[in-house]
Amino acid sequence: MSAEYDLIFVGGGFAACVTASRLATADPNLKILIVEQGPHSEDLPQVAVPGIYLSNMIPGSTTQRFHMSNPVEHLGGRVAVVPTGRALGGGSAVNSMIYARASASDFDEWKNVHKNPGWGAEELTPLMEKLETFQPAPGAPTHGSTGGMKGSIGNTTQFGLEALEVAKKYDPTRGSALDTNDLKTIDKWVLWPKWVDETTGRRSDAAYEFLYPVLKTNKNVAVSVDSDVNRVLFDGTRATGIEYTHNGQTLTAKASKLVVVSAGTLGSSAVLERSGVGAPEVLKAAGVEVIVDLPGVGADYQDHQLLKQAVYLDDSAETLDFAHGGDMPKIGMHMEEYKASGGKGLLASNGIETGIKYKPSAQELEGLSPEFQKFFAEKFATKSDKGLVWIAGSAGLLGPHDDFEPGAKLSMWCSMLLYPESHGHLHIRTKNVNDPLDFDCGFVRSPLDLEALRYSYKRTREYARRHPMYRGEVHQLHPAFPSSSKAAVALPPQTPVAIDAPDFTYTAEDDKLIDEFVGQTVSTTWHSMSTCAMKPRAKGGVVDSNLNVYGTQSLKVGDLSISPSNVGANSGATAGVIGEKAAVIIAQELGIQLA
Ligand SMILES: Cc1cc2nc3c(=O)[nH]c(=O)nc-3n(C[C@H](O)[C@H](O)[C@H](O)COP(=O)(O)OP(=O)(O)OC[C@H]3O[C@@H](n4cnc5c(N)ncnc54)[C@H](O)[C@@H]3O)c2cc1C
Repeated sequence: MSAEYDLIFVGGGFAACVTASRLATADPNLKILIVEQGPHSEDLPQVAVPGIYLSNMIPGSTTQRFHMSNPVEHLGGRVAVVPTGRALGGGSAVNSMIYARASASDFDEWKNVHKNPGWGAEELTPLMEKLETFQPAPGAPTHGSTGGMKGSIGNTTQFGLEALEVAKKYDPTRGSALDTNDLKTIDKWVLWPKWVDETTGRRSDAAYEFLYPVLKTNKNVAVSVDSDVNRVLFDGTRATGIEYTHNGQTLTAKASKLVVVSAGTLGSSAVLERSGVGAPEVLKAAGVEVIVDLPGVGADYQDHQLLKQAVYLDDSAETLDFAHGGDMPKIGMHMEEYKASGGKGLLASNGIETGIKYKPSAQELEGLSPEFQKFFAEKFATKSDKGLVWIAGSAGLLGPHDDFEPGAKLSMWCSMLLYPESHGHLHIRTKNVNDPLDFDCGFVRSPLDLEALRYSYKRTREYARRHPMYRGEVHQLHPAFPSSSKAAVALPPQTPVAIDAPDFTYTAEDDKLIDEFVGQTVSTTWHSMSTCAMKPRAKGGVVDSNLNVYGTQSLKVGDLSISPSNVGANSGATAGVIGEKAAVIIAQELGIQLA
């Protein structure tokens, strides 16, 4: 016999934890089931302790799922690996904790261009405030003072502080700001905030802050972890429940009011397709009966695309390399300090310290191609809150350390495209939940994206080598410039370059080598979105502005997959506000008053 609930959430990620907790708090009698593929997360050290977050990503990790793209021809046949959160809290429990908000114009596009009343910046700002407590300035304009998600700027290393000083000196026109999460400020360097509670040093994630407090007091909210949702069940086109697998058993659960698919961008469209909602040719090829012909499902896939470069730092630098490289004795030592100090020290940080949403000036654009300049003029020039790339410097290299001497001190500098032109798609190949997907990641398919990353590589390099702790470039994380090039990689030992030293100059051959480097290394920033886009059905939409899946009843999607267009920021905060908005919509439909 099926268990019966009012609401079922397919996936217990960032957005779902917020939505379910808001609804359960408003009406404790609601019977809610959350079915999550991964494990509980509350007591996992790799979730709670910020500095060891990369251990969620090591091979064999049970808290992330690793999605493989199709081989990408224009990346030399490379397969891109895109990890997603796989634990209660989803990405919020395992991500890099960078707290970044989209720009007002991003949401205004959702409202005006994609025809979604109620989804503009003006309407969403109160919900963004509700979501968070901005610990540096609680209640400052656009910021919250009582929300679950704690944003802080704490435990910054000397590397981070000095990176900010270098940026201000080298780039005085841009200068710095205290806060670029106010929905409008870009092109200013900041100490980048983190989703870390500065009072405890613990990661602030949506399961810990929103769902677990509810689970401890409300027996009407149930969670089934380690459970794969195979499909949504229908009576005609009305969703009535789900079929899922737990401990090898196939189970069903009924939802009398609503099924909310909240399995994240790489999960939700696949759940819909396995349930018979999608493009008929995709469903038929996978052996799934068509219930609703909805070709927009999985038709668009967007991410931000990331280019990393790295430098060596002085031995005295404090970095998270010991944690990223898995140096267990040092992790143990720092863990003692973290615990004894009540959550302070290096392990209370993600090490991602100083950054900027960067927008090239008119002068900087001069060296770029006419095609790029035209694209820039159309997409960016008139939008004062849209940057081209996010640049950030980290105290520590995020990635394997096998190539480095034990104890090496490193810094990773990254460039993340904020609004890439390159998109892909995501479809099922079979009915089975764990089978690989037909996943076209799209990375740098557009020459405009390649040019933007090439440009950003050059800019970023200039900041990195002026840092007082700089001691040379990591050759594996730079293009293979010949030693005769003026832009040749500066192998260690080096000393920092003077602030007013001339910038590198690059030949056409050097540019080609940068493009090759981009092709060999460009990667996900884990910001997948748009596979169930909220836009008109005729334009490839999957859900309407009340998150209803077109052609169905009692079925919504409530996660980042609904983003109809990209947002200029790391995506977690946007997933959180989607969770808040979903709660408002569902509460209204159920006649519940939200707190
Ligand atoms: C490694 C990593 C680093 C990141 N770093 C940052 C960062 O620093 N800052 C930032 O803002 N954003 C970051 N992000 C992105 C951010 O975490 C995501 O955008 C956000 O979590 C998306 O929220 P969501 O609710 O849409 O989906 P998710 O949080 O991904 O939740 C979806 C949940 O559904 C579950 N699920 C999927 N399929 C099924 C199924 N069939 N049955 C049952 N359950 C299922 C998954 O296990 C998952 O828990 C990062 C993400 C990752 C993976």
